[in-house]
Amino acid sequence: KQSSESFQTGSMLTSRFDMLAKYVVECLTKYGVCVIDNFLGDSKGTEVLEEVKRLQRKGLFTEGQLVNSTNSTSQNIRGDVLTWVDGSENGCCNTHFLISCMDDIILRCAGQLESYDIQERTKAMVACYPGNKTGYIKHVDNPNGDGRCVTCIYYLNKGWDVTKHGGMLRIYPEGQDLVANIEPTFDRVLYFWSDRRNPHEVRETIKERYAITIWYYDSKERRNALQNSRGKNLFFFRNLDGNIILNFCAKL
Ligand SMILES: COc1ccc2cc(-c3cnc(C(=O)NCC(=O)O)c(O)c3)ccc2c1
Ligand SMILES: [Mn+2]
Repeated sequence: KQSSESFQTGSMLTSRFDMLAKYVVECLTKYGVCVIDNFLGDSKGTEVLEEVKRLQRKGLFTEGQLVNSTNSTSQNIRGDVLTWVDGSENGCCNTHFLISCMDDIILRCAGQLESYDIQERTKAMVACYPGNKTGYIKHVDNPNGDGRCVTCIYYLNKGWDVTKHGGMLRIYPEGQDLVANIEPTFDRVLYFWSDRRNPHEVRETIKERYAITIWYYDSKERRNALQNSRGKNLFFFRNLDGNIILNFCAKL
């Protein structure tokens, strides 16, 4: 975990995002997972949280529900409600600022995250697990090469106590007998490889649990996925300098 002060290296002040990007490259390469705390600082982080709560009050969150239709019991696979923003919507300027910080760090990792060439991303998914004891069963974000290579989640939950509220994110890195328990605490950013290397679950939660997720695309894998997609549903995403491009959505 890296806190937020910038480093004095030699005579030159290393920009904070350069330092954070270096840390992301190091952790993702070594562990496939990376956690950064105090990402925006309390006041900015609180402004993002207030924006998210306003979106929710405006009723913009839709059911993220994936119900297990294979058997009769409507066992909930995923209990979150969500909305997609690109930050240009009015009243989302702090979310836009968060997204641009996440993009800035990924851009500074260019060419150092395995052989990925990251040019584009999804819009930001603003999700809330409503605290009705639902979570998200163990899953892989991108099991079938839909192009997504890095999952980036920003947590907004002040005073979160997993022993009382649940909602732990548990990652089971493939081929290792360790489990990464990530508490969804306020102003924390989590990066992890989106593919089968990182099966993960959201443990059931009994308190409202907010997170903003962006998935970054590897251009080659995404191009292949687009070529393989015949008439599948698309949804919008932006490339890193903000142009809206139609994009292939993984069949879920
Ligand atoms: C086609 O439309 C959609 C729309 C939204 C979708 C959202 C997810 C998703 C995936 N992972 C997580 C997760 O792992 N969260 C970890 C955490 O919150 O700590 C999560 O909350 C949500 C998957 C597929 C979707 C498809
Ligand atoms: Mn996931």
